[in-house]
Amino acid sequence: MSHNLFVGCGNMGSAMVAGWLLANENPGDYTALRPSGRSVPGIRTIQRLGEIDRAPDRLILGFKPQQLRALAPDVARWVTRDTMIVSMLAGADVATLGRLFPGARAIVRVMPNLPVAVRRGVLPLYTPAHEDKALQAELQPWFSMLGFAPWCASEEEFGAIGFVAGSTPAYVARFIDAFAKAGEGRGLDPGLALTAAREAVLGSAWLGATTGEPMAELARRVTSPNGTTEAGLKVLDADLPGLVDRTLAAATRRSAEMAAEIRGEPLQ
Ligand SMILES: NC(=O)C1=CN([C@@H]2O[C@H](COP(=O)(O)OP(=O)(O)OC[C@H]3O[C@@H](n4cnc5c(N)ncnc54)[C@H](O)[C@@H]3O)[C@@H](O)[C@H]2O)C=CC1
Ligand SMILES: O=C(O)[C@@H]1CCC=N1
Repeated sequence: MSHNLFVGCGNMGSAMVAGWLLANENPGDYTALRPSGRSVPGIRTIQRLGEIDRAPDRLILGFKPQQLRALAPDVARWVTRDTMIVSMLAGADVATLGRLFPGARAIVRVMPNLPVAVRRGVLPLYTPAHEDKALQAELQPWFSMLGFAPWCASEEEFGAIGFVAGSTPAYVARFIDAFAKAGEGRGLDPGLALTAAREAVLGSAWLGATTGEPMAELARRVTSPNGTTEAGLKVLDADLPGLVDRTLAAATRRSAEMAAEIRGEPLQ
């Protein structure tokens, strides 16, 4: 069995651990390094790398991207030709990771989103070792336990899917809250408004995923000619596409800035 060591296991690392444990993975195959010592539910938690009891087969980088250059030398001492580096760090490209961990068996990037905790995540994958089908075959079932885990043909494609899905739980949470607040503004009990908005978003996404129909068709089936939805969509459609585009553009710009920071380049 592979030993999977998280170096840094906060919001995202513990969401992944929760998903794997939900999929009946063996807790003994997982270790989390957390300097705070706060335990990650269900698995062994250590405070220093020196406490590991066996070499990691997969070393999962789960700290903040800004810490990469400071932490890499210490982490690299545990990397052998058999160790795979799995990085979830936003903005840390494979060229930088390859320079910091030159002896690793492989470098794999993953950009998970929070619903991995309930095995409904989106987690694009990228490795420069495209031709290494054995590597991909080894990792695919492991990552697929957490949700939709497509291999990307290029790091650009990986970045783009990451921007669509990685932060989306935060965007959707805002969207649901906005509907709930609008309901409250119309006199609804806050709890009732939130549950109604959340279930409506969940049910709509579920329906779309079940039927596989285009989203435009799903919307058409809701929209009676000259009805209430049509009146609402006229307002939403005027702003939403531009708003989403500007949202992703801001995240993309920040990712490029973080990548430059990680490489040690001066900010533009
Ligand atoms: N939160 C999210 O939805 C997503 C996060 N990510 C990436 O995941 C990474 C972690 O993000 P979060 O979990 O949100 O942050 P977080 O702040 O919740 O977790 C970071 C973890 O790093 C640990 N840490 C701090 N100093 C350390 C050290 N010296 N050695 C080892 N571990 C140390 C902290 O104790 C903490 O557990 C980031 O690189 C981020 O880009 C990627 C996709 C989505
Ligand atoms: O905000 C961040 O930097 C991370 C990367 C994608 C989602 N959260």
